[in-house]
Amino acid sequence: MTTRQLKGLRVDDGDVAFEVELGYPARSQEPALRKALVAAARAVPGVENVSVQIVTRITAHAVQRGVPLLPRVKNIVAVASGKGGVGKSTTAVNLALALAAEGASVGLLDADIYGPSQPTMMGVQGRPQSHDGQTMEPLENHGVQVISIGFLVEPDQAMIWRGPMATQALEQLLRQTNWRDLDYLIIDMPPGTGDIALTLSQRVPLTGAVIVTTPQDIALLDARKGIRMFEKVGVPILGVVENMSVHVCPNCGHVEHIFGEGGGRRMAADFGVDDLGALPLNLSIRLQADSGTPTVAAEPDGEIAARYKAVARQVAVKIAQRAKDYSSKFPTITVSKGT
Ligand SMILES: Nc1ncnc2c1ncn2[C@@H]1O[C@H](COP(=O)(O)OP(=O)(O)OP(=O)(O)O)[C@@H](O)[C@H]1O
Repeated sequence: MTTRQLKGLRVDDGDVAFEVELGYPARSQEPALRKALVAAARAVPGVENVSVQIVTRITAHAVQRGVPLLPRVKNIVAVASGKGGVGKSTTAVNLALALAAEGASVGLLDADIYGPSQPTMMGVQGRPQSHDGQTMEPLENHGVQVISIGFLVEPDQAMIWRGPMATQALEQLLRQTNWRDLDYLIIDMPPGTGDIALTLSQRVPLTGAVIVTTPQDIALLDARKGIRMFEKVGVPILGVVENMSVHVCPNCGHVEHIFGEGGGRRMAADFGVDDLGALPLNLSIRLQADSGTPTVAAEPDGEIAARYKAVARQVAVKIAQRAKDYSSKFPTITVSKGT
């Protein structure tokens, strides 16, 4: 038997088998990746049969200093916008579904107390169960675990909460939910950069934030405030999603930039953060979200789902590139002045 080592490839009598480990979910890319690897291995002289195994291993990554981690959640991503109504919740739910479709274990926390829309968008209603009277079980649909302030209180009741009360309720929602081993927890943040959003961004152990904006000047202005808020509290910006970037007339195909053109991309460049992509203003995005089956679930092989999946993969890759969480391995060292 002839055995050779070829940069990690073990060749036995012309057969080669190797394993590739990815730090992010990429189910939709696996056939293409496998094909490319098989072709590359076959190009090596003496190689005949190639088998490739792709393994996904998602790890926990660093968060702000001094914020306690959630034991069964590896990475928490805030989806935020400066301005209301730009499509933050729609982007958050489709991003969660896209990460799940790519093979990750995903949860969604609806922290938008002014308009909890995830019960509608995720198509789930009802009160979460509690087995011990202290913690609660997330509801689940489309393969994603979900908790919303909307499951627990009437929306008009939550709206009148003052800042500290709202942040306390949201923190409880986050920490007292029995998340079942999540690779990613997506948080649909309260809109704006006021007290509640700021306090949450300080108290939630965030791996990073995704900023959603439309290309409209006023939305961009507020999105800039959002980026600065996260930067101030030490949360990395994973990138910017430009929503409602273009409208294509379904009848005549005419393309119209209703809210302006390319503003999200320019803002990303100004701040030196990633442009994660753009989503069109499209009636089916609204109708599908309103009916409880967001586009990624309703038309998983469609062009819009592909865009959301591309955003999701970029977010996951950015996270995978970040420093790992070593907080459990190293003690905290406090240096104090001698007396
Ligand atoms: N790309 C899109 N194309 C068409 N409609 C969209 C798109 N994105 C969002 N919408 C619709 O726009 C409305 C506002 O979206 P969404 O609730 O996601 O915004 P938001 O920023 O979370 O708002 P709020 O700040 O009020 O919570 C919804 O009716 C949603 O269905």
